[in-house]
Amino acid sequence: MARPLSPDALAIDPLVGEFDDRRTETAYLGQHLARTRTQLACTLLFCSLYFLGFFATDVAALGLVPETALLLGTRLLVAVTAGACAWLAYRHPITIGAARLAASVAEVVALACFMVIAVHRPDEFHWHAMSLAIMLLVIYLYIPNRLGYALAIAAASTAAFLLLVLAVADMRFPDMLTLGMLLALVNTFGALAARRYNLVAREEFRARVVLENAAQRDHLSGCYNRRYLHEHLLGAASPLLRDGQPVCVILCDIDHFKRINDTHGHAAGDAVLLAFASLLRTVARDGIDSVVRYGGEEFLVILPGTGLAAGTHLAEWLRGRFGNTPAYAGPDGVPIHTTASFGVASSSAGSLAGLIDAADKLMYAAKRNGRNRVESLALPMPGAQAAPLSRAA
Ligand SMILES: Nc1nc2c(ncn2[C@@H]2O[C@H](COP(=O)(O)OP(=O)(O)OP(=O)(O)O)[C@@H](O)[C@H]2O)c(=O)[nH]1
Repeated sequence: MARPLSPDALAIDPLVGEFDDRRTETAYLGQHLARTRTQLACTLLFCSLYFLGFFATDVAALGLVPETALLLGTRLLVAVTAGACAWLAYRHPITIGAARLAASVAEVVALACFMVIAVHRPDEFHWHAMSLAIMLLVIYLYIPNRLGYALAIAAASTAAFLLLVLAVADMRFPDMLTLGMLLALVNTFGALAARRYNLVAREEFRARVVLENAAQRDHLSGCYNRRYLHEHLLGAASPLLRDGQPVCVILCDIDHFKRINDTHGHAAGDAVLLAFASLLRTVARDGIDSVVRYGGEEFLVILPGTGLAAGTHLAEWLRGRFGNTPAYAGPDGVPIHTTASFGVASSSAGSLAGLIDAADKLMYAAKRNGRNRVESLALPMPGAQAAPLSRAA
């Protein structure tokens, strides 16, 4: 079960428009991977066809001479590289890193070949500058890649092109200056537009995560709510139980909680609730266990792959820790001592709903038997006898 993204990890780097948190960025990219693949494949395919199509201009400029064959070779190299990258992106399950590598390789090969062609057609650097400007816009806006990589590739190719202009082109200084300014302009607005696109897309993703969190989590404790339990967790446990793997459920309830509210006030009650929820969340394994606020002061811990002995041991540890650690309430930090009762049920068959029901009954048994207790029970496999295990505080 993948750990949902925390709203705390949703800060966006304003410079490049990517999430600061690597896990969040990977989740965002993973969610868009199918679209990225298609976009990359289509763009590379169009680019390779156009690059090849522009061979007509080589023939028109140079005629059919041996040099034209060399230019055809470079154009074919670009078409084959970009086509292969497009095919790889489209046909194979591709990772984010591989998609970026394919994009960068195609870009670098195309730009290098473009420079070779420019050198062999030295009288047309005005046109070459226009072609480069269009290629740079494609790199910034159409080929999905990290902004940092796109910027590095675009800046390096612009610098190489300007060196070629100085070395090869017979160009007046005002023309060179204009050309340089135009390429600087294209790079600036290309990078700004790519950054803006990144920001808009990630802000949309962030808004969705925040909304999902609000719908799935309890505002006070940060634990999952009942809706999440019913919509996700009940179903997620079914395959485990079907495969005969153990699932353990701990249902716990703070003892005499009403008294805390009545004696110290609701804000103090909230502080106790938060302390209890935080304790439960610290023991939950990342991406495996789930903590649900089941009722007012009642919480559910779901432990996939955990048997009764380990679950009971954990509940005992929680009981001892909570009973021995006061919660501090109010600005003066008034210590409030309290305890909790626990029902632990485990099974390798049946349903999670059945396990929760059993844990609920055990928790009420712990209340009846004096509170500050753990009661546990292994639910029988179909056709077997129940094996009760009762633990007293
Ligand atoms: N402060 C606060 N109190 C809550 C919240 N949700 C429920 N409660 C209170 O929790 C109390 C639950 O009381 P009871 O169900 O009588 O249980 P109890 O006093 O803990 O007694 P036992 O469970 O039998 O040990 C009620 O007074 C509710 O108002 C909450 O979010 N914050």
